[in-house]
Order: sequence, then C-alpha cells, then structure tokens
Amino acid sequence: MTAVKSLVITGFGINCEEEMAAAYHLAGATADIVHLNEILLGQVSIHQYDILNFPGGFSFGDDLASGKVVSNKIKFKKLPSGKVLLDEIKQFLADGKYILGVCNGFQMLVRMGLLPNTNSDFEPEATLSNNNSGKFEDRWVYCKVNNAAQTPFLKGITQMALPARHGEGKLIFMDDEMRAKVSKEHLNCLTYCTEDGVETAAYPANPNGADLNCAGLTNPTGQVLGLMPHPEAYLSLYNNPNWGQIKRNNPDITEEGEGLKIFTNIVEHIKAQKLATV
Ligand SMILES: NC(=O)CC[C@H](N)C(=O)O
Repeated sequence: MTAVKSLVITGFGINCEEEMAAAYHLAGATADIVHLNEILLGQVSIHQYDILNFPGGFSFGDDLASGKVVSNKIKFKKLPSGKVLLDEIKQFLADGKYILGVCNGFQMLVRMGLLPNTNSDFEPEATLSNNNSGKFEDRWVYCKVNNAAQTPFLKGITQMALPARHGEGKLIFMDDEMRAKVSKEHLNCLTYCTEDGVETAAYPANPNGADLNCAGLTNPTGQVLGLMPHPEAYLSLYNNPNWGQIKRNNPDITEEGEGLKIFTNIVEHIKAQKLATV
C-alpha cells in the first residue's frame, strides 16, 4: 500500500538508467526502467507511478541541442489517446506526484518547460548552451543547497560533492526579468560552490558558467527537481575518489554517498504522504 514506485525512462542514448534505478532500490522504492517508446505507444502509463525520472546520457547524440529531440517527442508526439505525453505529465503533477531529471534529463525538463515553470504554463523559460570552457567537463564539483528552496528532494542537505559530466551545462534564462524571478523565488535550488561552500562563478569550481551559478532548479511547487551533476553516481562513499582522505578526516562518517540522500528524501516523503492518507 505504501510502496513507492519510481519510473525510470530510458532509450535513444540515455545511459544512466541503471544507476538511477539502483538509487531508488537503495532508498527503498521500486524502480521500473521503461523505454520512452513504451510510454509513447500507450503500453505503460506514467500514472501507475509516484516518481517520474529522466536520467542522464546522450539522447539522440545531443543532435539539435542536448535533450531537444526527446523533449519534442514529449511535447508533440501523439499518444494513442490523442493527447501528448506532456499533457499526461501535467496531470501527473496536478495529482501531486514528483519528477526528477539529471543532466541530460535536466536538459529535457528545461526544454519541456517543466523547469523553472515560474508561471505554471509549461512554456520554456531557459535554455542550455555549451560550457564556457568550450569542452566536455568530466570531474567532481561541489554544490550547495539554497536553504530557502522549497523541495522535499533536498531536505536536510546543505552541500554535496557530486560528479559532473556534461558539455552543455550552461543554463541561460530567457531574460533578466526571468533570472531575477528565479532568484527571488529561490528556484535556483542548487548552486556551484567551492569546497568551503562559497558560491562561485569562477572556473573550475563552476564547470560551465551557468546563470546564477545554477547547478539545479526546482519548480514553484517543489515537485520537480532537475540538476546537472549526478547524484545517482554518488551512492556510496567509495564512489568519491577522495574517500580515503574523507575517512581519515572524519572516521565516523557514514558510508553512504552524498547523492543518495536526494533519493531517500523523496521516497520517505512520499511514504509519509501515503501513510497519512490510509
Ligand atoms: N551526462 C549527461 O547526461 C550529459 C548530458 C549531455 N549529453 C551533455 O553533454 O551536456
């Protein structure tokens, strides 16, 4: 009754679906990895699930722009019902459910208009472009949580080290007004920072030069979280190349990776919601 069910989308070059599913298993949820076509053909309904997940990867080889083709399929390809998947996703959110996108998945959510979605009209309000460095950045970064951000995914987290691996991570808001609105409403829920937790625009701590030093966004209701770094790739302390040093400095540290908390947070949150309604 209170089992939390997550749906992890794959296909077309998405390549982080197994890690994403492993994260949900460790967090105590079920995870079904489903090809996007199964959903577009009406064989699987997103409404059977509590959390919809868009993992990272290179969908359609980043052709046109990263995440662009998948987001267009979701916006424009007709399901057998005659609706488009974005209509179903709007219903999914109206039902109080949750969506997570990581890296290529974050890029899809931005291009679908799910993030930041300040006006709740699902019109794209930002885009992603090539990293300022002009190259693919593949290394660990630090990001800090905006304490004023309202999303259960980030509850109790202040800062995380996470792996980043992307070429198009530079988030750019539509205009100054949008940038100010996102900032004022604390939708820039994660920002790149130094190891000491100081937000920074400076390379390399900020790997891409994103507006507002943004590493992740949430929507105004907090139901949608998207981030460029990969929490599903930091499920165990031993994923961190500095684990030896970390353990020496803090011998009692948990052996969980800092990324796992995002998954346990949302699974526990949904479990509590389900218990409250039985
Ligand atoms: N790891 C990823 O999901 C990469 C996203 C995208 N292919 C990029 O390079 O920007």
